[in-house]
Amino acid sequence: MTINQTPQVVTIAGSDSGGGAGIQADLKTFQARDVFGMSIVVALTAQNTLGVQSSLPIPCDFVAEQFDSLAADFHIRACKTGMLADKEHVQVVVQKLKEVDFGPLIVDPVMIAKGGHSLLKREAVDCIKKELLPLATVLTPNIPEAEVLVQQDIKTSEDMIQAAYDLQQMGVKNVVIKGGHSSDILAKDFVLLENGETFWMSSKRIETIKTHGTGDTFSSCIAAEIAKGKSVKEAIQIAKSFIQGAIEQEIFVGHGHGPTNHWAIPAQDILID
Ligand SMILES: Nc1ncnc2c1ncn2[C@@H]1O[C@H](COP(=O)(O)OP(=O)(O)OP(=O)(O)O)[C@@H](O)[C@H]1O
Ligand SMILES: Cc1ncc(COP(=O)(O)O)c(N)n1
Repeated sequence: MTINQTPQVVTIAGSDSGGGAGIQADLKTFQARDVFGMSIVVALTAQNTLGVQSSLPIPCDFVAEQFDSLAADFHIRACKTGMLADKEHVQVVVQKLKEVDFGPLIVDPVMIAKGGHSLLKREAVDCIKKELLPLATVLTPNIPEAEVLVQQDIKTSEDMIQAAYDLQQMGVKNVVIKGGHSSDILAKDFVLLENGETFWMSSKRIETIKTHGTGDTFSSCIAAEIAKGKSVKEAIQIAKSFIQGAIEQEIFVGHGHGPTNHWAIPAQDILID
């Protein structure tokens, strides 16, 4: 019996021992957005706000077992991927996503942590492009990730727009190019929807170094909202408001790139036009 079940969402990603990014940021976001969150752990990291000290991929068979456990019991309405470590892990995730029905997939193509540590081996990029992107309902690269995927420099707003079209050509339905890494005075993200509609989401760029896990938080909020029945467009707009509030209402944790505040905005308080 699946009717009237509480919205359930799963993140397929890496664990951040420091609690600000990865699986931990995703689960906190799911909680804040009133959905039941689950996790398929692809890799562990020993990490804090100062950086990633080391990482350890989970054996691929065990990643597959986690998919099987969840598929056997839960009615998952949306899922997201984050850190996928290497080609073998991308392949097992692709294979299992094709076997199970976890609803719309949000792909956050995590490659390098803010501190510079690689979270995806370079040889996995081709596999992500050819095998994972065609399964994605929404793709949310930041500018450096979009540059790697489209193999072009992204310096201007026009470059962001072009990259979104190039990524849609790779089989993704909806694309958000996040502008957190740009030098624009606004935090400006470009959105290209499946139906061809485009728009910019702009917000004040907050002067802070506490942006650890912003991308994870943004993409997991999109997954949560889609699981609750929001359209892709609404889900993306809510995620933008959510991450803005989470950065703005700062918390004081750690000595480096601190995490965002996942409980900044109560679930019912986000209104979009
Ligand atoms: N300083 C800031 N002020 C306001 N919004 C920001 C700021 N930095 C990032 N954002 C917003 O946060 C969201 C995530 O963007 P960002 O480019 O930081 O993702 P990311 O690099 O993938 O994050 P991470 O790798 O830390 O998970 C976007 O909506 C972006 O506009
Ligand atoms: C397990 C994991 N997943 C994702 C990120 C990206 O977050 P950031 O770019 O803020 O370091 C991370 N640092 N760790």
